[in-house]
Amino acid sequence: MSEPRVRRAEIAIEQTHVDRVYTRLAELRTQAEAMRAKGYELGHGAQREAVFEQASMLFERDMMVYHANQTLQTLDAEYEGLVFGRLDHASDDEPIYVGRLGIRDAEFDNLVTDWRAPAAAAFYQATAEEPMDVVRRRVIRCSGQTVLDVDDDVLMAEAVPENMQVVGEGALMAALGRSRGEKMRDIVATIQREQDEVIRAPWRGVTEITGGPGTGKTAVALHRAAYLLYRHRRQLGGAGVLVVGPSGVFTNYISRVLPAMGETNVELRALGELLDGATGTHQDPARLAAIKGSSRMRKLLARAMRETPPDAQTEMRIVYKGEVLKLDAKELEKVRRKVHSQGGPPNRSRVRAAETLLEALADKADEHAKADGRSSDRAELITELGERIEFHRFLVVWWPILHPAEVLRWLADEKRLAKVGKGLLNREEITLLAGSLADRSNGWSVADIALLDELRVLIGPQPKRRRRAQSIELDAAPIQRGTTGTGPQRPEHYDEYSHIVVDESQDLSPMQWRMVGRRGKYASWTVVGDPVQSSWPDPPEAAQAREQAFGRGTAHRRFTLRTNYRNSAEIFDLAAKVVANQAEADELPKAVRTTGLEPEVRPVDPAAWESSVQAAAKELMGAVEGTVGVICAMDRVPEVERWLSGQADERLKVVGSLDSKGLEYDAVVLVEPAELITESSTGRRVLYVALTRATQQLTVLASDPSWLP
Ligand SMILES: Nc1ncnc2c1ncn2[C@@H]1O[C@H](COP(=O)(O)OP(=O)(O)OP(=O)(O)O)[C@@H](O)[C@H]1O
Repeated sequence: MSEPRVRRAEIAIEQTHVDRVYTRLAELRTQAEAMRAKGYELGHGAQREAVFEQASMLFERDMMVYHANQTLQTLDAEYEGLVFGRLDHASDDEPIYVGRLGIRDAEFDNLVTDWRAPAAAAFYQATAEEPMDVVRRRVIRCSGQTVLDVDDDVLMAEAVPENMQVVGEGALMAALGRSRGEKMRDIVATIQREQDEVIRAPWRGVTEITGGPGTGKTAVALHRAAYLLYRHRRQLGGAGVLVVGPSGVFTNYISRVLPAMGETNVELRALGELLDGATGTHQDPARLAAIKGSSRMRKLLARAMRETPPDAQTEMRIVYKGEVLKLDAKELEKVRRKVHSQGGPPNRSRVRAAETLLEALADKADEHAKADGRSSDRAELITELGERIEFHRFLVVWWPILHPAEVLRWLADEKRLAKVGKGLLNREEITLLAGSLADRSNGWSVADIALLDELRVLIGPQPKRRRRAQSIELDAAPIQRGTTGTGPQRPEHYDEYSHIVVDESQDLSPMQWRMVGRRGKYASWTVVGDPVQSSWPDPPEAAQAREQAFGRGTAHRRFTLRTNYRNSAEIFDLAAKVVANQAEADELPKAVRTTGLEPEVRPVDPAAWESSVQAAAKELMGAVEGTVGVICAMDRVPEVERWLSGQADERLKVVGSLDSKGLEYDAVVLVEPAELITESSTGRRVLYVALTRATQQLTVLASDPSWLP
């Protein structure tokens, strides 16, 4: 038979199986609905014992179908189908079909094996050197319920039976060459062996995934989350899994991957969305972000919350038995220090503050009495003054219940900041930080969120009845929770996740590590990062905070991925040049796919930016089927958006350099690379990130050629 005919015949064979799977799925659905209806009926019936037995069966069946339904709902034409693989073994005539979930027929025989089950492992791990009894591995590509194509690897050439057909040459390359949509796709059908090893690594301790751009770190981390939940649901499912990404754009980009594998209750949160009640909406300029992220802020904030609130009176006067008792600013300060020195967060210390204040007033009365040769009754004074309304009026302002946002805003006062920042920040840093906190026009920045979270813990919980008020106080915007679906509702400030995935971890500041660490006191970790893409200026400081976040004595295992699956070799060559002096040779991955299309570097006349960007975007929109990203320095985003407003299209996105982390596009227009270098203290690395976002085509527009090494 000719190759196309063989292919058609093989596709038809697989279609038969896929049809069986969907028929069975429909059956399961119908049965479930019928059982559910019957369940209600039985539930109201009289035969209690029988009902109980039936009910537990119903529950199991319902759960199974519930999951199947959910998975089906999330599979749309953009995704590969439910069944995506087949293994033919040397020692067994029955093939195994691998898919997104396990399905059995009425006789309880396997129709599809879940990709995470041990029986499916060979699909990812078998090689020609170590075939694991697999003669032929087949990737089946479906759209919905229709088989589009098959693609085979022969792993035991000597064992291929006469009637076995082999077609295709490379499901991976086909997958990599396909155009990209708005959201990341799962890679279940083509996970590579080095990736599979990471996905299936033990769940305990810290699993670190490093590797250059496009090596699949994010994809692998998400598949690992799905795998761990499947294999260790008892240990990990209840307390939950949290995935932390650099930005909302990023968590949105990856939001479809887990649901496509049937996992709908993993919580996805951007660094700016980790704290309930406040959202970080923008990035600070690099210099400011470096100050806010530094671990020096920890001490500074601890000092800040111990200060006298700005609107508290500087003196206390109260009349007792015809005599004025007075505490001046210094004396009040002494009382405050005394309360703080006994430890405990301020929001839990108000009663103690009242007592200490009353003691100080009693001391005053003693002094007066002594001078007049009288005796005074301390207990009586304390009881009486403690009940006075004016005393309480003073107390609530002098020792208010603190809110994180309020304490942080106190530091907009440069004088106050200089006082608490003494020995921690220099003059210039103080001016910069105070200026940023004074400017309320922009809302919170991403770096502010870690400061608010730190303060939240330092000042202690709000008394219960004021909880609601706190959420409103932190931020008027609604809480955005990034679950991948209809997961369980967790309480506010939940901190008991059993597993935390941190993506783009190279950029977390020490303060952000503290914030993330707080949420996983008992967690195991998957930490993804590439030191070469780091935009954090003080790596050792961040490394220390990171180790503290993981907790002591945690086992570490580290994997490095070395193949770049995203960029064409032509594009990656250019990117690698930009960081050649800053990366060890083995830190740069190898790009496996060539397209024959060299990236284009186009000089631009500074007077003609607008038309140049418009033209380049238009060309690339015509050249690729999928998405086109226009990447520029953070400051330039509004301007570039304006230039492209006439070309509005779902496929065309303008994105700032720092926000482009983790994203990818079919084609990229990079605007003025020299600006990406100067906008941050680790500029070349930021440029490297931007240059490695495109899968097929890249056009660099530059009026300043200094970026090219
Ligand atoms: N085994 C695979 N099969 C198909 N596609 C893959 C495979 N591995 C990775 N990819 C694709 O390569 C691209 C890059 O993957 P991913 O974004 O996970 O890389 P990354 O290492 O996190 O990159 P970066 O550090 O640049 O953010 C994605 O489109 C992903 O789907």
